[in-house]
Amino acid sequence: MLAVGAWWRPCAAEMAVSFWNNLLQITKNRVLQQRGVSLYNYTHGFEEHVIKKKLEQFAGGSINLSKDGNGIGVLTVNNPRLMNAFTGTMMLELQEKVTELENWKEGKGLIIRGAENTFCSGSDLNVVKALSSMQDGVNTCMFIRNTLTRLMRLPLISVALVQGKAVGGGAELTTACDFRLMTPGSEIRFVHKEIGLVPGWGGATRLVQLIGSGNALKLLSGALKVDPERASVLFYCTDDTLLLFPPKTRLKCTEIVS
Ligand SMILES: CC[C@H](C(=O)O)C(=O)SCCNC(=O)CCNC(=O)[C@H](O)C(C)(C)COP(=O)(O)OP(=O)(O)OC[C@H]1O[C@@H](n2cnc3c(N)ncnc32)[C@H](O)[C@@H]1OP(=O)(O)O
Repeated sequence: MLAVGAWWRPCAAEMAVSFWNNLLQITKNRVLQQRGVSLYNYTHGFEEHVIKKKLEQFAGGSINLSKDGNGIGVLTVNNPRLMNAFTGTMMLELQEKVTELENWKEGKGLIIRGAENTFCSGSDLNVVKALSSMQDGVNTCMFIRNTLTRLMRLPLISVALVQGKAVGGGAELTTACDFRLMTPGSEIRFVHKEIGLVPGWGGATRLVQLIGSGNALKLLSGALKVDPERASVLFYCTDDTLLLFPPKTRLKCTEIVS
C-alpha cells in the first residue's frame, strides 16, 4: 500500500501541473481569441521570409534565454551600448526564443528584463531608418507583432521586470507580459508621438486592454513618463503584484534586482 502511495504521489503532482498548464493555455487562448488577436500571414500581404532576410543585415546585441530547473525562464534583452535597442538580428532571435519557450514543457514562469540595469529602448533607430519604406515598415511591424502575440500566448506567467528605462518598443514589450514590476527610479514611456510614429509593436491595442482607452490616450498622446507611482495608480502595475507571483518567480525577481 505504501509503495503504491509513493508511486502515485509524483504522478498526481505531474498531472496537477499538466492540468494547470493546460487550463492556463486554454484560458489565455480563449481570452486572446475573444480579443480577436491572430497572427499576420500571407493573406495580409505579409512575406515573413522577405523581411527576415532584410533583418539579418542589421546585426548586434543578443536575446539570451536561461531556463532553470524550477520552470522559471529569464529572457534578457542584451544590447547595452544602445540602451538595449532591438537590432534586426535581435528581432530574429526573439522569435527563436519564443519558439523555444513554446516547446518548453516544464516552463511555469517567464521574467523579461534588460541587460545592465535598463529595460529596452525599442527598435534600433538605425534599423527604423534603413527599413523606412512603407512595405519594409509594415513587414517589420507585422513580424514583431506576431512574435509578441506568440509571447503573450505562452502558457507561462510572464513578468516584465523594468529596471531603468522602457521606451518606445520597450514600453510596448512590457504590455505583452501578464504583469509589470518596476524598480524605484524606473520609467515606462511611449515616446512615439515625439518621433512621429504610431506604436508599431502592437502596444497601443494592448495598452487599451490593460488600462482603458482614456488612460491609454493620455499616455500615448502626451508621451507621458510612467514612474512606479503613476503605474500603480493606473493599475498598470502595483506593489502587491509581486504577491501574485509563484514564490519561485518572486525569488528570481528579487535575486535579479539585488
Ligand atoms: C517601429 C518603431 C518602434 C516602435 O515602438 O514601434 C520603436 O521602438 S522606435 C524607437 C523608439 N525609441 C526611441 O526613440 C528611444 C531613443 N532613445 C532615447 O530616447 C534615449 O537614448 C533613452 C531615453 C532611451 C536613454 O537616454 P540616456 O540619456 O539615458 O542615454 P543616451 O541617450 O545617451 O543613450 C545611450 C546610447 O544609446 C543610443 N540609443 C538609445 N536608444 C536607441 C535606439 N532606440 N536606437 C538607436 N540608438 C539608441 C543613443 O543614441 C546613445 O548612443 P551614443 O552613440 O552614445 O550617442
